[in-house]
Amino acid sequence: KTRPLPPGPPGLPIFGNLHQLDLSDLSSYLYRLSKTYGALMSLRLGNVQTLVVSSAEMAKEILKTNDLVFCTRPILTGFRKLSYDNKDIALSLYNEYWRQMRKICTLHLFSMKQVNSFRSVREEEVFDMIYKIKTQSSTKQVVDLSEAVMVLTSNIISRVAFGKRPSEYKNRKEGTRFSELMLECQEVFGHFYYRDHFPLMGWLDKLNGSIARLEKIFKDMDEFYQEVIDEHLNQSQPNKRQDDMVDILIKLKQDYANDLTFDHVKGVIMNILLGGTETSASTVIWAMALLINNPNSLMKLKQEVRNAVGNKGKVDEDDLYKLDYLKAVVKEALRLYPVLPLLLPRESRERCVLGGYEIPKNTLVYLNAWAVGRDPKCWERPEEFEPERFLGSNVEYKGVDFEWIPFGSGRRGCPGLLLGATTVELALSNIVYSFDWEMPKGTNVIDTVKTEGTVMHKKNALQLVALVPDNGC
Ligand code: HEM
Repeated sequence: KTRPLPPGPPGLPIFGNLHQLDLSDLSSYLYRLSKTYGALMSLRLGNVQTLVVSSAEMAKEILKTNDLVFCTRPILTGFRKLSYDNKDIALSLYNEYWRQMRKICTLHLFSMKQVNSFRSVREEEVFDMIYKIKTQSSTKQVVDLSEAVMVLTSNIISRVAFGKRPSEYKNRKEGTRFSELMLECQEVFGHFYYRDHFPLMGWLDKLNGSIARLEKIFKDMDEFYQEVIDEHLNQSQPNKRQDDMVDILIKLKQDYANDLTFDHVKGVIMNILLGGTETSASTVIWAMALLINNPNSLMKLKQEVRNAVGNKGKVDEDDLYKLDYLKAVVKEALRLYPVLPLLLPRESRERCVLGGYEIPKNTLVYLNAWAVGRDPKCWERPEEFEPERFLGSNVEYKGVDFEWIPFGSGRRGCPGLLLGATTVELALSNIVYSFDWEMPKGTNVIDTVKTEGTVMHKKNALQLVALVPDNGC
């Protein structure tokens, strides 16, 4: 005898609730809907039974108590194609390959030792960004911080992954192609394919050009990865100081010759590029936007960083452990603006019962981090930006606190969080240390309009005036 499904809005025959979804602002829309239907909410997206989870208590049920039930990913058209038939880590199904690959990559790519080995890359790139902003600030120009930070994280990830900046490719076109490809990939990931929800209507994806576009982007990405791999195999990078991630992946492929193909290597490169670039950039930008709108918090952070660093001229990674308020600001920004607001989708591997409701096998599961970060049972004044709430609290990046899940948790939690969090803290602390920031003339408040894709960006670029402080920091 089965139990009822979790409650949810009534839908139409065939379409279910698909026609009701506001895809332009999905996480907020689902959050509002959860206030009517509860923390476990059922939707039917065409043929696909879907569960939306919106509270810390229920997130814990999924990510801890029943992690083994919910630790696989759904097979979706865009995901599958761009991950070489799920031969990556992030979109791979839960199986022996994923377990081995995740273990190997955690050890060789994402461990603390590995992240520390790229410290000089992060510091050089952050200092370079600050230097460029200083040149602009001497002319009192408005700085496009969104662009500066996006270039920063692309440079860091590109150097960590391939050993050089996107703009250093022999063919000048490669530099621009890199960021264009990232954007196109993001769009294709979030795209709606009919075949994922109505198996008999896949022909519509061909008719409306979605499949041709997906194939084209896949081909472009594949050529790009192949060039990078060939270059590494031919060792044609002069003055290389250390192994980058592609070198490490190629060595791993040689060690595991029978199990790993170049498609696996390309799948993991895709994860590093997409997982590492926009997430960190977007976190820095949301944090800065919130700080500018909350001048007291900005002042506190500025004082903390400048007192700790003095007249050294820059914040380096040895300084970060002293900066508690900085960490609190980053956590508070990620609580209010988790850059992957619905994490990455999961699927139930077997039937289970949650909160007295039936969750059938193969249910598509969205964990709404946007809603969990606003769960009134866990957060007082949830809509307010108050970094102080994290001072002295036990909430850690590792994701064992289910009221704060911007990096996910459990078996599928983000393995790149150390690299991501260090990049964000280093960038933000230097931005605040090196300049006094003001809104451009005529602006009273920074808007917080967001884009909705897999990664949630600030829609309008963050434009600010940077002033070099009197004390000459
Ligand atoms: C501020 C920075 C970052 C944020 C907020 C973030 C967030 C996330 C989230 C929410 C997930 C899904 C977790 C889940 O399903 O439970 C994830 C997965 C993942 N992230 Fe990150 N991430 C960041 C940085 C990075 C970096 C720098 C890398 C690598 C260079 C990375 C690589 C990955 C990978 C490979 C996965 C898939 C894990 C799996 O399915 O086993 N992330 N990340």
